[in-house]
Amino acid sequence: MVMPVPSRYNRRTATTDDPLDAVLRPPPDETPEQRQIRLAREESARKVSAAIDAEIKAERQARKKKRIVRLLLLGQSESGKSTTLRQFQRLYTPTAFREERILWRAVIQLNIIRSIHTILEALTQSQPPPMPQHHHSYSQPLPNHMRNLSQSTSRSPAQLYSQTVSASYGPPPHRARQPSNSVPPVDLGSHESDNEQEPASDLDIYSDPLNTSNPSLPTRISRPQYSDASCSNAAAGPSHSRRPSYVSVQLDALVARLAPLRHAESLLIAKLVPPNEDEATQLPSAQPASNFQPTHNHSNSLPQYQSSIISTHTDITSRTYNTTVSATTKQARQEIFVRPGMHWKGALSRARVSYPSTLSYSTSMSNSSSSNTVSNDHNGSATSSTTQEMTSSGADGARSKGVSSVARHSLRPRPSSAGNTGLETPDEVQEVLHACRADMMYLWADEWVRDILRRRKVRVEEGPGLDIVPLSLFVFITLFLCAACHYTFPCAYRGLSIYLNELERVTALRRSIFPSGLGFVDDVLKARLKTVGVSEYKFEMEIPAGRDTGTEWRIVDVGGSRSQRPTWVPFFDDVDAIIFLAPISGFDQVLAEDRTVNRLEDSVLLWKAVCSNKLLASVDLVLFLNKCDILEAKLNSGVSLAKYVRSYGDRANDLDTAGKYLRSKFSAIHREYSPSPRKFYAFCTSVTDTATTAGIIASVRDMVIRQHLKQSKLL
Ligand SMILES: Nc1nc2c(ncn2[C@@H]2O[C@H](COP(=O)(O)OP(=O)(O)OP(=O)(O)O)[C@@H](O)[C@H]2O)c(=O)[nH]1
Ligand SMILES: [Mg+2]
Repeated sequence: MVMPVPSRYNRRTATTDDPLDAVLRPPPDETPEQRQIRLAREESARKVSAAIDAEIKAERQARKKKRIVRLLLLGQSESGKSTTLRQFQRLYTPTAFREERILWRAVIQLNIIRSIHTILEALTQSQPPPMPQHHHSYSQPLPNHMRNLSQSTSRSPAQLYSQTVSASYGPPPHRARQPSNSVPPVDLGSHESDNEQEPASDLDIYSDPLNTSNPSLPTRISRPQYSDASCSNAAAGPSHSRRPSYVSVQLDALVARLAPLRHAESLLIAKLVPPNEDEATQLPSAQPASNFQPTHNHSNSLPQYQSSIISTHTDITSRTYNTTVSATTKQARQEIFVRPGMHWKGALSRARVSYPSTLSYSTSMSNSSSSNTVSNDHNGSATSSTTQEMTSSGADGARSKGVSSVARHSLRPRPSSAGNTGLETPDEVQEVLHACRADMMYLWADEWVRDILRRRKVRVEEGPGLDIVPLSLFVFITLFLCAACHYTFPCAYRGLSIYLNELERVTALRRSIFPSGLGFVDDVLKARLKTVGVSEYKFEMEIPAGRDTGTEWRIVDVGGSRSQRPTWVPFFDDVDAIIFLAPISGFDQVLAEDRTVNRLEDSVLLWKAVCSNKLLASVDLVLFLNKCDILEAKLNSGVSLAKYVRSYGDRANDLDTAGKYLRSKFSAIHREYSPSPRKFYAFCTSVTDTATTAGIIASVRDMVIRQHLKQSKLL
């Protein structure tokens, strides 16, 4: 007879209610054979556990030796996280940045095509847009802001942009109370402010000031009457009053002529999106509006979605790095998005051209900007050990793998890329863009089109990745019209030749579309590719940077839309600093994924969640109050911040005052919500601006590395 083997578990039965014990406890009637098997299993589990411990320890030691600095980019969608990452790449790994140019060209082409489609969709929607309070004359061949430009030769790009935005927003609005479908206002709370003048309680909510409710809505988009004769004058001077616009007359023909853009779009999607990528049809849709209503109280209770950021727990070992580039095709206005990883890299490598090493080398001899790259590649020198590692394993595995990946990359010759050599050939998409350029130009310049966009509240200027289009395009358009129609804008664009050059490059048929230089950098920074998933970018600085030498940087870029936010939590572990981006220009905008939520309000709530998160209690926070250039343009064009942020009161409606005010608010939230005191830095940024961002990023880098060294007790 087999006697049950007593075990410690049996002994503990009576004394403990520990649920873990209950799970681990052997059955009371365990046989010696079963016991043996169990013990063997436990032994093997112990070994695995010890191996994991050893691996973690080894990694910690390696990390100490290697000095790995981790930076996490957080913020809502379109806040500028990926753009900030690109700025880091541009500044510290220029070779890798240059290598990706050919891929970015496709993204930029896609951005342009989608902006045109956005406009066409607005024009051809079945529902009529509300009539504006101010009817613009359809006879104007050029938008007002373009005519205004002709009066000045010395305006900054920001001013010009302001005019573009201004044209989009119309005149400083006549205020009306808010309808249910308008932009919700922002509640910045009554946090103790830096500013002593700040009222303690400021919870008032304003209605949507942009809504100009007009009782007499038309049932159709009314196209003006026209005759063929009048069309030919569409691009003539402003003296022709009440004449139909070129596009309103030609819309059907124009749409037909622009049809090849659809084909070009599908070519680009095929290039960027891997085959069998079904995610295209699975992009998390916007949550129903009822899921989240912004709260306006000031308790510590956070809205539901926000709480999920803090409470969602994912085992650190189960972090996943997504590995595909995806496109949305179901909804015309959905965004193309990127899942960083193999396919993104794959698309890059598909775009690469193989050249014999001698050719690469000779190219390097004649091109000083790429000589370092090529010689580094061929020598396998570690000085350029830059790579974008988007791993597809668990986090710890990814970390340990990452170190070796970097080492591997530093030894492996990097293939010459077309983007680097300037030898890329014109592509089919470029030919389509080139063929359609005049029609695209007419479309964008047309006042009737502007009017409909305004009425439909389609703000193309603010659309993702689109601000490269309007400015460049309208400059080009104007010059085109100057030449074609003898409509003179004498010197208005002298100072903007860079934009003209960019547009020529973007739509021209040339062998090298992105020559090295400022234009390429600006284009890439302004391109828009939504992030879905999480990517970790690992690099060592190509450019020696004092204390940084030998430090491996890991910057984690996350998708910022609400459905993506639960994926952030696993990355809160082991991070040196967080850059939180709050796009403060969004005070009069709503989230794409939930049109009941004001973007600024969402940023404030997210910021509270990040500040109060216990996992991040000891992590230094860097706040980028971003998109200040757009904020400035909006304020200058007459959009009132106080109309959306009641607590702003009667302060001056300018960038300086608004920036200081918002900064003090965010800073007060940080103080109030942080579990314990910590370092906090705030900057007003426009991360697409290379000049100002370079200085800010250098400060952040110094600050992060100093803090890292302090924590590692090396300073
Ligand atoms: N004018 C201007 N545009 C900006 C600024 N920062 C970012 N953008 C643009 O805004 C768009 C969105 O920026 P991204 O960096 O893709 O935003 P993101 O936070 O990564 O967004 P997700 O990937 O959706 O989370 C891009 O087209 C950028 O060029 C800024 O400071 N000024
Ligand atoms: Mg992104």
